[in-house]
Amino acid sequence: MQVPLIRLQCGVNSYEWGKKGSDSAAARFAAATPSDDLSIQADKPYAELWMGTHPSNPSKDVNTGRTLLDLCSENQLLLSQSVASKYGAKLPFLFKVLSINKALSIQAHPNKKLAEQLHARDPRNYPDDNHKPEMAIAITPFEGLCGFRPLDEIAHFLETVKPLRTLVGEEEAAQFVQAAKQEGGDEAAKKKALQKAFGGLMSSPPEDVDRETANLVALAKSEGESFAAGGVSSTKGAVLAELVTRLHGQFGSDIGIFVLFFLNFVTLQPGEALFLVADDIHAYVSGDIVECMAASDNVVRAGLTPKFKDVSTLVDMLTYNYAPIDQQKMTPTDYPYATLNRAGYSSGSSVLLYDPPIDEFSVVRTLLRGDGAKATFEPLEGPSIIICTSGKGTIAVGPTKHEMQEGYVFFVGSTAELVLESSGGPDDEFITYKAFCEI
Ligand SMILES: NNC(=O)[C@@H](O)[C@H](O)[C@H](O)COP(=O)(O)O
Ligand SMILES: [Zn+2]
Repeated sequence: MQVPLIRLQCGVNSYEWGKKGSDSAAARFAAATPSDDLSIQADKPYAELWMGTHPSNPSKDVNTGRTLLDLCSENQLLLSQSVASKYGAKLPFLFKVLSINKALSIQAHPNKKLAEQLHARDPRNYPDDNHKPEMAIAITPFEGLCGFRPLDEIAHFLETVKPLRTLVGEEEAAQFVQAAKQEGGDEAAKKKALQKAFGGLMSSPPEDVDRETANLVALAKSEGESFAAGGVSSTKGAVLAELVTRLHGQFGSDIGIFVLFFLNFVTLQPGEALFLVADDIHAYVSGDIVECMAASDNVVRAGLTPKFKDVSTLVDMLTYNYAPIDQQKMTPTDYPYATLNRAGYSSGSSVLLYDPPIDEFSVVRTLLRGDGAKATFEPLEGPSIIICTSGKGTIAVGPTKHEMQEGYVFFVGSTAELVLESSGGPDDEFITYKAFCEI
């Protein structure tokens, strides 16, 4: 049976935080595939390119216009029997490109049990019953807030940033600082103290948030690098002062600005990645990323957004894990099931695997440098979606071969032996990201 290689037309969502017009990689990538319902408008934000079968924005076969969801429903072998029997006739993952101009919401994604409850209770705001663990890989330099800081850092900010302490409450702040500074101590009690302090912040009355935001911004502007007593080793005062003024410029008075002091501020260079389990709090701030997640669109939001906020659900659902950011970053490894040809080896090409601790997906990033560099992949017992984010080359499955350029997206059915080859100049880089599920 001919294993299909299907070129996809993918939809792009225009959330407010997206980069505008062709500045947005999501818009450029969507526009790379001709379609009569997309013309990029210069002043419109384009946030997310969706690649997959999620019904909120299903990708289509460019030749027939049929959705990938329909094609997989009709022929489950595209997914492989094992994937289809575990996840049903759809892709277990949703693959995206995000192009971030303004901060995303302070958010977390529910675990499976909570997702079922939220979807049953409020299907409009929680469109499916699935969990949404997610991984982000930086295409350009990326900034994000991700997971709670080590407790001593939060204690430092509660002691040195008066507007923050005022919103949390003097008594609650003092209790937290005492719990945080206890050597060793009961982990559960520390998480409870963190939840109490964070919950106190998030339940601040709007008039207090307005007043203390003005005080915070004034301090950030006047104190500069000595802001927050110079900050902490992971986030210096000057960086915090700039972030406070930037987020205030983007959202005005917003409780989300104060969440900066509770969450790790992380920067990723291209190719670096982070992984978030369900119920981990985060907010992406800037940059272009490839993102892969379990197939869900459930987002619980609590700040930095004009969208529906569900603060009490967020405060109740969080894991209150806290750790230095390096524990959230992912380190890719050489992908063992692909072979580079001589041209690929000699030009320093690479095939890297990003393999998070969940079953729904992994991602392979292939960088082929110079003309004729080639990577041959062993057949997978499962489906893949592959996008080219820069350069040009070809993609082949058996006798079927297509050219690939920036923004081209293909679905690769199960048991395909895939070959990628660069067709650029000696210094050109043909970069693709492939999300896949194999059981
Ligand atoms: N962390 N990234 C994600 O979860 C994306 O896949 C979501 O689609 C975005 O968070 C949605 O962001 P807003 O709700 O518009 O603020
Ligand atoms: Zn998220």
